[in-house]
Amino acid sequence: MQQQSAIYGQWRHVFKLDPDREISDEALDAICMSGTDAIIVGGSSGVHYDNTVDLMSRIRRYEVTCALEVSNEESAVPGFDHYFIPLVLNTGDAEWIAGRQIRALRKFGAFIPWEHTSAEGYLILNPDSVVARLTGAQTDLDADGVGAHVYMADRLMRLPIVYLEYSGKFGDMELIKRVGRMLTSAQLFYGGGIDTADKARQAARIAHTVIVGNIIYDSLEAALTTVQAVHDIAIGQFHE
Ligand SMILES: CC(C)=CCC/C(C)=C/CC/C(C)=C/CC/C(C)=C/CC/C(C)=C/CC/C(C)=C/CC/C(C)=C/COP(=O)(O)OP(=O)(O)O
Ligand SMILES: O=P(O)(O)OC[C@@H](O)CO
Ligand SMILES: [Mg+2]
Repeated sequence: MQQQSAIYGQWRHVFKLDPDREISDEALDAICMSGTDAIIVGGSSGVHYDNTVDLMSRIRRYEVTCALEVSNEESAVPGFDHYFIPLVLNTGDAEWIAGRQIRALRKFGAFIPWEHTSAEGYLILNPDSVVARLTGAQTDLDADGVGAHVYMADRLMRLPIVYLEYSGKFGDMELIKRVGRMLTSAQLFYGGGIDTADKARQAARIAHTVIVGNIIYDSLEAALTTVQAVHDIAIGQFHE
């Protein structure tokens, strides 16, 4: 696996903030000053232009890098450092693979800052998550099924990012390790259920980039411990 030269290429720890959830100025200050490598703004529901602009402008008071993971047309807000466009690979519903994205490209194509925009090949693996239900994700994949999706993303489609998404649940680290070893060029993002420094360390040993979301809203203190935990693990420990 190789690191990319894109802005996100060296990101080890990322906080994901949801425009549809409230966060106090104090908590946002702690997140932005935490030493995280970046903040991704995104969520699977209730995200629209106004709450996205509002959150972006609050984050922009700080120097931290801030990207938008665009989950619908309405929330395509200019002014972010980078844009991520999710493609859900493990759904039978083409709407979430390319349907909605194509419609958005018809509308925004000419205005997209392409050098600052990247596709993410999502594999959604927690059947109980909002995003799994929303997209009709086929989460009951065995290791070979996951592997086939990873070949599709990394080898056939040559997507720059493979995102293993367990939103709300800590994932199967053995499976993720196996995915990490399969990748030839994509960067591995892992997100889901990280609510302690120990889980953050486990994920950091096998993913390039570790994404921490919900715990920010449940225990800010626990969320903040994940930053150092991830940064303590060198990326080179990957192949162990
Ligand atoms: C000048 C200007 C306007 C700049 C912007 C230009 C730009 C980059 C435009 C975007 C163009 C474009 C192609 C947009 C695509 C829009 C689109 C419809 C994408 C579809 C994305 C998609 C597949 C969404 C499904 C849901 C999903 C995968 C969301 C990703 C985020 C995620 C998984 C969040 C987790 O959800 P959460 O809410 O945290 O869930 P829990 O409840 O479990 O916590
Ligand atoms: O919210 P959690 O479970 O930390 O997951 C992070 C992120 O992968 C969600 O898209
Ligand atoms: Mg969430």
